Amino acid sequence: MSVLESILDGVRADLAERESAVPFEEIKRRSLEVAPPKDVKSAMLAPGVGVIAEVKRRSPSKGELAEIADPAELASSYAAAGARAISVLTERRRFGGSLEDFDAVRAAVDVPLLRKDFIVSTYQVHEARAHGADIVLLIVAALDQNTLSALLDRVESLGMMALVEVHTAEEADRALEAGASLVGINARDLHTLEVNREVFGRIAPGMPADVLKVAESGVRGPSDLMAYAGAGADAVLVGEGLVVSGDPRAAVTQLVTAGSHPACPRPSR
Ligand SMILES: O=C(O)c1ccccc1NCC(=O)[C@H](O)[C@H](O)COP(=O)(O)O
Repeated sequence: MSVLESILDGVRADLAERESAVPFEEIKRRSLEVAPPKDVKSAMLAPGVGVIAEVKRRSPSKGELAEIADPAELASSYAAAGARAISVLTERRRFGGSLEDFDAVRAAVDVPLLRKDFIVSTYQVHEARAHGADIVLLIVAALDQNTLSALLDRVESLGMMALVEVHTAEEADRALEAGASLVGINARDLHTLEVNREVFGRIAPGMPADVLKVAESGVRGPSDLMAYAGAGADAVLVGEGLVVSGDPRAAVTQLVTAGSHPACPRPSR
């Protein structure tokens, strides 16, 4: 069984428990009653290369990354340093995340929030919105084409944006066919868990200029951001490099400064 399949098995088991505790109609009702989502597109179109900073406790590739006693405090430091959006991992078994972490971050910051999880059902999309998410991750490798299209439509019908994650050119085609306008190209191979930053540069140039492109994984400092920018990234999504840095606020500041520096390649839109 691949890492992805094993993660998805756990996600489905946890989801079944939540669905029996809070039925679909109730989560749907809650998702329609919260404050409307933030304007993610405008945030993403701000000048320079943006930073999406991630609250990441643990990972299948590295195990325990950092003791995050207060996710709200971490997220506040990301926002104060100029992060364009914040990603909160809510998957529990392999990443140590939770919707409680998400709620704490939502209460603390005003920037757009990404629910980073392994979304396989409409229930999770409504759940994300009910907790105040503005962006939802949809991983192409985890979804058949009909489900991908249906989930993307549902995300957009709730006023959110989907970050549609791809690892190959074929998956990028599927993302575009489904109508994605915000695509994450993830450098971490879901089978080997190895990071190869060159994957972004192989896939991004083949995508339309008006599709926003996020380089996911493997950013350890400003030079990685600059390299992704040179290959066409509108934003980078960074987790590990921030939480292990010892000074996440300074680490985000360095990336934001690099992304807005005149020497940083501009997104070509
Ligand atoms: O991080 C992992 O080990 C991982 C393993 C399997 C599936 C997904 C995984 N990570 C999710 C992510 O996409 C990253 O958290 C995100 O891109 C940030 O990456 P990094 O800056 O390298 O922590």
